[in-house]
Amino acid sequence: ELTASAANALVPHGPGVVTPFLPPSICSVLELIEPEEVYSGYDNAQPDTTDHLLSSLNRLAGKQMVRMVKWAKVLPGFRGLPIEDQITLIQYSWMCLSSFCLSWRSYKHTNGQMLYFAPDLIFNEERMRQSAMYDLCLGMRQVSQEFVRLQLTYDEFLSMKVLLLLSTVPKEGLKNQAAFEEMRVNYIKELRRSVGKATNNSGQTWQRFFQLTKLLDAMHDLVGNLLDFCFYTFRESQALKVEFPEMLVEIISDQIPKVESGLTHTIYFHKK
Ligand SMILES: Cc1noc(COc2cccc(F)c2F)c1-c1ccc(CNS(=O)(=O)C2(C)CC2)cc1
Repeated sequence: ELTASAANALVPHGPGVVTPFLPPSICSVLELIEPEEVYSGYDNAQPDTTDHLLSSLNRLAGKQMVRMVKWAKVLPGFRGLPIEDQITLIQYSWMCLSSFCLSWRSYKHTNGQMLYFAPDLIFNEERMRQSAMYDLCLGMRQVSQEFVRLQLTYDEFLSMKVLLLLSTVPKEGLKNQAAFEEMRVNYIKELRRSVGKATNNSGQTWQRFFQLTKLLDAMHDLVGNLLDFCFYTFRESQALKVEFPEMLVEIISDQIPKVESGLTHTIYFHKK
């Protein structure tokens, strides 16, 4: 029994047959808006010195940030937030998002063996050591290997990534906290749907949902250490001869005082 409104959503499709017009699913929109992979432009002719590797990572991060902002602006629900909240959420979560995408690329392209920063910038053990970030790289590789163990699906990855964008907020709250919370709940439901698809809605669904939310919580601990390293490198960039592109300088110099004065709050799924 179709209601009047549903009836007019029916699009006549050939003689006598009507096919209901359904809006695109959230996960199909997430797949559509996912940015293309970016090249770092790494100069392999130059020696793998620490400053050359880190400056190349920064140039790559700057390119990724341009695409990340474009992605957020077309992300369902995000544009409905006040512009100040949009800027805050991207500023607080950019390292987390960047790292999560790195884990996905490393999982997809190297089965979690190496860190696939870009098609032309892949870190093996040697480069991890050379980068002065060996432990951080190992931590990122562990996340990537967890994706392998779980055989994370693309739809699970995409909804988890949105949840990371919505996981670090100002302690005093956002301008429109209610709109933020509604968006976050919708993407938790989206993750639940993706997990249901991955487990054929078997009894494993809740166990897998538990595992994936544990993985999201673990990202924050690793990213905290990455940010410490980032802030240190940023402050010493002259002495260390590590270049930062304008896009990163803007974000990092705005983010440092807020993080270091404890104004940010990370939302965890599970108690410590
Ligand atoms: C690009 C890119 N693809 O993933 C990531 C994040 O993940 C990691 C980045 C480095 C080591 C790791 F082990 C990571 F997991 C980036 C990225 C690169 C540079 C910066 C800012 N520069 S920085 O100061 O933090 C630094 C790292 C150059 C020293 C921020 C993100």
